[in-house]
Amino acid sequence: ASAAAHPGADRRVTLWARDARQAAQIGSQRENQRYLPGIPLPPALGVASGDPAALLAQADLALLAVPVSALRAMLAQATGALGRRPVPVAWLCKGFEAVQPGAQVGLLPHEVCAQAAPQLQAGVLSGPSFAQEVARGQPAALVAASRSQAVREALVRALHGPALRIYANDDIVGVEVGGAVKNVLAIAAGLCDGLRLGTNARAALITRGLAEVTRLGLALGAQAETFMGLSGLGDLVLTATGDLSRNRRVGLLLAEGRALDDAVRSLGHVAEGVYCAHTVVQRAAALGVDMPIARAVVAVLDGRLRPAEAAAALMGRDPAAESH
Ligand SMILES: NC(=O)c1ccc[n+]([C@@H]2O[C@H](COP(=O)([O-])OP(=O)(O)OC[C@H]3O[C@@H](n4cnc5c(N)ncnc54)[C@H](O)[C@@H]3O)[C@@H](O)[C@H]2O)c1
Ligand SMILES: O=P(O)(O)OC[C@H](O)CO
Repeated sequence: ASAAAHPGADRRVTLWARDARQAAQIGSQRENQRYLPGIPLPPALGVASGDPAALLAQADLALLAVPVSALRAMLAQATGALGRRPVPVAWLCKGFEAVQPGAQVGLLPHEVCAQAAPQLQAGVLSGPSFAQEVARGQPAALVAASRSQAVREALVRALHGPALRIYANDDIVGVEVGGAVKNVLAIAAGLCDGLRLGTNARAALITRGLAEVTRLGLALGAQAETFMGLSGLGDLVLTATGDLSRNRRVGLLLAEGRALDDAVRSLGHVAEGVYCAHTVVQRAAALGVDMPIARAVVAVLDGRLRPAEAAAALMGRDPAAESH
């Protein structure tokens, strides 16, 4: 997680890490060897560890760069430290939280925030963005989504620059559904390419996957055009085709016959699609939304179908109208 202060020439940015040893190593070597090897950190970037309360208490903007599983705890920490100060907070995670004790379904990050930290001024930064490319300063375009105009504007002001275009969007539901479901569809694309089903098949998967994510998003209250944007089509194309995607790599490894545990362990990084695929299917079913590709991914993750059987089952369905 990181906290940024004062946009403009005198902007100070501090990277906070929970692991003190790793923070010390990053600070002294000026490189995050585990996650972003070979990329020097900007000289002015501060690195901190320990209790983030003091850091947050001085921040003008906080970015929470943790997996969905850690978001609830980070939001609680941020709320405690910020108190009533109206400091914009944005998370970078994409997925659904695992079902919490006593709950029926897993939640999107903004739903977690509404439960755990309703007083925060919050939003999400999403869209097609492999961290390695962003860290190298290669061009990217992202979306800052929040119901709060102040949060959208704070994110654009702090992050928009020569290598990063930040588009504002008030449809946080659509942006988060796009970011979560593309992870599941990227696993499907990895399976498809690992099975060498061809580029026609991959194009079909992306297009029909986009139809699935749009149906779920509309049922959850999103706007259709969001799915034609950066967090919909944009992130889906990136993760379904780009080999830097951890989710896509899970699919490729499963298609090779590797066990799921083994595939996940070998990544060394979180692949959110593995953790949210069941929730995607469960929430879709509860809303009467048909998501055959996501269901096929769940069947493979659960070991109920082998990858080739899942592909055959998808192709073997009855004909359907292209839009419904
Ligand atoms: N890596 C990317 O290219 C990328 C791009 C956009 C969005 N995302 C999203 O960002 C989220 C994180 O992805 P990642 O690539 O950083 O994952 P990662 O597995 O590479 O790293 C996760 C980091 O979060 C830290 N962490 C885990 N639990 C924590 C906690 N409770 N408190 C503080 N820190 C904690 C870990 O120590 C690690 O440093 C995911 O939801 C992912 O979908 C990733
Ligand atoms: O590596 P993945 O599959 O988690 O994808 C990373 C980012 O979400 C791409 O935008």
